[in-house]
Amino acid sequence: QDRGAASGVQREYDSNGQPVLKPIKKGVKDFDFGKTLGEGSYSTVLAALDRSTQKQYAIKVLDKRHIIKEKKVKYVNIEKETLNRLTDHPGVVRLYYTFQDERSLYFVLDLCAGGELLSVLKRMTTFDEECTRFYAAQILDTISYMHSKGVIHRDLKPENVLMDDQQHIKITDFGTAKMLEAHQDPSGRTYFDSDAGHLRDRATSFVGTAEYVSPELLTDKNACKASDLWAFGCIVYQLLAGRPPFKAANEYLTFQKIVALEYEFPLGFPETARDLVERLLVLDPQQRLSLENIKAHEFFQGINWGRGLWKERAPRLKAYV
Ligand SMILES: C[C@@H](Nc1nc2c(c3cc(-c4cn[nH]c4)ccc13)C(=O)N=C/C2=C\CC1CC1)C(C)(C)C
Repeated sequence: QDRGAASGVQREYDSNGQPVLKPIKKGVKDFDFGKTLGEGSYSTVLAALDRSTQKQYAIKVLDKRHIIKEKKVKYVNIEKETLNRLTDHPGVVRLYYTFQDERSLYFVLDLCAGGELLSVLKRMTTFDEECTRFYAAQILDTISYMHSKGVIHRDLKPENVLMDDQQHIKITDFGTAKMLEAHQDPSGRTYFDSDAGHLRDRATSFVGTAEYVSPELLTDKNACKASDLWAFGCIVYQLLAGRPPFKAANEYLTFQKIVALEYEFPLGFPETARDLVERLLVLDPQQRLSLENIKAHEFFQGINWGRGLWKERAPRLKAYV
């Protein structure tokens, strides 16, 4: 079935054998809805079965009235556009169809039966080095793909990293992503405006989730690709330590810790991981390790980057004791 646009098209043949693309228009009636998987701020994600193909999906349902009332239409469009731009990587949740009825919008997406990485981490309390290396590598490989498509996630955190039934990860929740405008130079090379630099986000009201927000987002309200790498550093720390590096009684105190770079490593935190985190949790985004430097860091020794990483069996989940 030709994937085509997210709404989905399928190839058929007319009477004299000419291929004809017939748009599939799925609707609510094509699915059996199951349990609620997660609640977003403006949406509910439900498990669903496509009756005709017997395939399992996750369907994100958004209440139109609520979205309009809360002025979130922009975020819904950003999420749809971003998901339509990030279609060919195993680490990104796939959007198959969208449709609506009088009350709701529906996004038909990959079902990630392993749930949120945060829930898995809470059950384990910590991940050992091998698990941390594997999951951090998959997350980084996916960040690398997103950035290559000019997308900055801006709200990376363990809740937005899902596990599929192979215990591989899929990143989700792109409602707050930033899409850089792509330009082609005469040689045809694609580059994005404000690639490494900053981009002024009109809706500067948006800030990510306190524990993972980068200092530049707090001080001069700018997010850049390096902001995702700051969040990545927080996630690596949290997988091994069982808690995020910056956590205080409330958001304001957490922000204070971030801009003061006030955090410490628990006893026994592995050395190479510590070195990596210290080079990521750097206040100046320009001084932070670049994506390529992270991939070359000793902590990721033995990781083969690229599609091979996604064919490997996930290590059995073990706690770091
Ligand atoms: C982070 C997100 N939680 C979740 N979002 C998605 C799930 C998902 C699945 C479980 C789960 C599965 N089995 N047990 C739990 C638990 C939470 C989930 C899924 O399967 N497929 C697509 C999803 C999201 C895609 C959409 C953003 C584009 C929030 C809390 C925002 C609803």
